[in-house]
Amino acid sequence: MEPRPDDLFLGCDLSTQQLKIVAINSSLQTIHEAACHFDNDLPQYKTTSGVHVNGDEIAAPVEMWIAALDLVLQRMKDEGFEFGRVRGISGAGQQHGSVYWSREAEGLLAALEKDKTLVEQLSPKAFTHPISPNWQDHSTSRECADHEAAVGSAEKLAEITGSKAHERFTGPQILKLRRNRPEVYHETYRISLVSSFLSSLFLGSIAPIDIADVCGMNLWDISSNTYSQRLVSLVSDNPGSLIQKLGIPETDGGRLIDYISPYFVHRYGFPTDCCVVPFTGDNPATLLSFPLRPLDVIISLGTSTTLLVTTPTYITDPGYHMFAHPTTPGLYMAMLCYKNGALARLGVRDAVSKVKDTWDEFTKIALETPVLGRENADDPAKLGFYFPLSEIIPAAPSGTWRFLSNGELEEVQPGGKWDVPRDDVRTIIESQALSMRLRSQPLLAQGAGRPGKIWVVGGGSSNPAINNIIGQVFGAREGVYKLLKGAANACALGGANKAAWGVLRKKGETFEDFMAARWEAEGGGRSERVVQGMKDGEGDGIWEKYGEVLGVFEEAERRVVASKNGQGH
Ligand SMILES: Nc1ncnc2c1ncn2[C@@H]1O[C@H](COP(=O)(O)OP(=O)(O)O)[C@@H](O)[C@H]1O
Ligand SMILES: O=C(CO)[C@@H](O)[C@H](O)COP(=O)(O)O
Repeated sequence: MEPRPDDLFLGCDLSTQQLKIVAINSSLQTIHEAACHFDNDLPQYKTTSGVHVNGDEIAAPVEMWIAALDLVLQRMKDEGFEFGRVRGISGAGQQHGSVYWSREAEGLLAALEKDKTLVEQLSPKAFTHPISPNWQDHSTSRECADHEAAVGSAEKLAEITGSKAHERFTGPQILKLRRNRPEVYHETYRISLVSSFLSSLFLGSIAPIDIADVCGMNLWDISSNTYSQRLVSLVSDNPGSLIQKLGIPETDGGRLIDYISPYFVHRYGFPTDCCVVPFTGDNPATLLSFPLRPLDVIISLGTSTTLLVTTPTYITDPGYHMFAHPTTPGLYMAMLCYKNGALARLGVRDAVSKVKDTWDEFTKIALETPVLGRENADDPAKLGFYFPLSEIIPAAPSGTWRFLSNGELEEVQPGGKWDVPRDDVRTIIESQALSMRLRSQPLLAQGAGRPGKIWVVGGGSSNPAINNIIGQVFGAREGVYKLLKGAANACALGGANKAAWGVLRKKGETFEDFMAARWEAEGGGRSERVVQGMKDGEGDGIWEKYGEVLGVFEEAERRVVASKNGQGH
């Protein structure tokens, strides 16, 4: 499309706790940010941290997300945001969640009237199921076993789909729905992921799933670029009908799918030629928030903690995930994902904070506490595991475990040798970082296990102690970096960059070339180094000190995993 000098691009992120929107100009500079926080702004849905928890079932009300979209756009309109300049929209959704559309949905989406809200016009008639299973759900262990059995093993499933079976993945979730609520499954006309659900609202018709997010289902055969017959046949006795419900994924991440629905033109003032570009998962979108180089690592400190690396090599392992890259054929995104990220840290913060809802005390203690809690060289190292929810990596039950180690491991109770909650502060950050270091080493083999730059994004990246400890544990050679603007909204920003690329790319221009040219044209000034780099032998040997406890950390993890009865204190 022909660029116009005042073009703007929107990136949306429908994540666990909020719907965020970032607007950028064609130099890829952020000019506006807006958000709707589900618990605070939409209390009528009675969510806690964006979800409803019912035992091991965790879900979000779909109607709340629709209400959030009108609310955040209205907020932007009230702030004077110039919707008339928006040429493209893309974005992201929390991965794996699914939305179940009824037969009436297409008709309702196509006929939206500007004077009524989306909720009034879509809910409940457009859906067969009022909730979307959330990525924190852990109710599908039977279906996971079935997925692995269908192809032979966890390794084989990882080889085909990029991941072993995971309880939050969409395939096991759909299989559970079909078994427990067959009438709902059969009445469902289409199934969207959270990302394609959000783009469907903007399009006014059901959008395709994108090529990266489809890999979070345990149904897509990445190498042959098609749904796996064995897996769709497991989930449905009519595999053709399941494929029809899911739709064929969009392989061109920059495609202009269609113009925005008239609802948004007439209600908010978008131009009629504003294009919708495929939305992707929040983690793949984060990859698109800045130009990455080989050996650069992104650590996303959202509700979940994830570690992301781009790689041209498709090597799978049940210990991590591989996804197709959201924009660039031939590249892949490798990922580690932890459930107990922000909410676990929040628990420790609340236990130590003197002033409610502040991070100051937590940050101060984390920075004052020595490496591994060792005041003196011969003190034992402190290692802790904090899993308010059962964890993905390692596959551990919920609970808290604390160990001391001077070579030998000793599990300790609170009190005495462990000052609870003070000693938990540095330990929880170190523990999360050590786990990521341990598992990312094969992905960073060319850097002898060490990253070049670490980019920190997500809500937790505004905490200097967390950034500092991550830099020390990983021994990042070039240091830890943050976006100067919008680090907390990196996935939305990645979506906005994707929209800009889709609309403005020259024939054959890759996302990487597009980003590099515009990023450098500004002469830097978009990011800052928040922790110095550590070349070999620098940093008082801290990286090496953390390396010395990796073995005993693994052993402690094994003990935690073996506590199958949810032992903890
Ligand atoms: N200064 C801070 N230090 C540590 N964590 C923080 C800080 N500020 C916000 N957070 C955490 O960030 C989380 C939200 O991050 P965000 O990236 O917006 O999550 P999501 O995208 O999953 O909704 C909150 O749960 C909060 O605990
Ligand atoms: O399950 C995963 C990735 O596999 C999570 O990373 C979700 O995608 C949710 O992300 P946030 O809301 O924490 O950003």
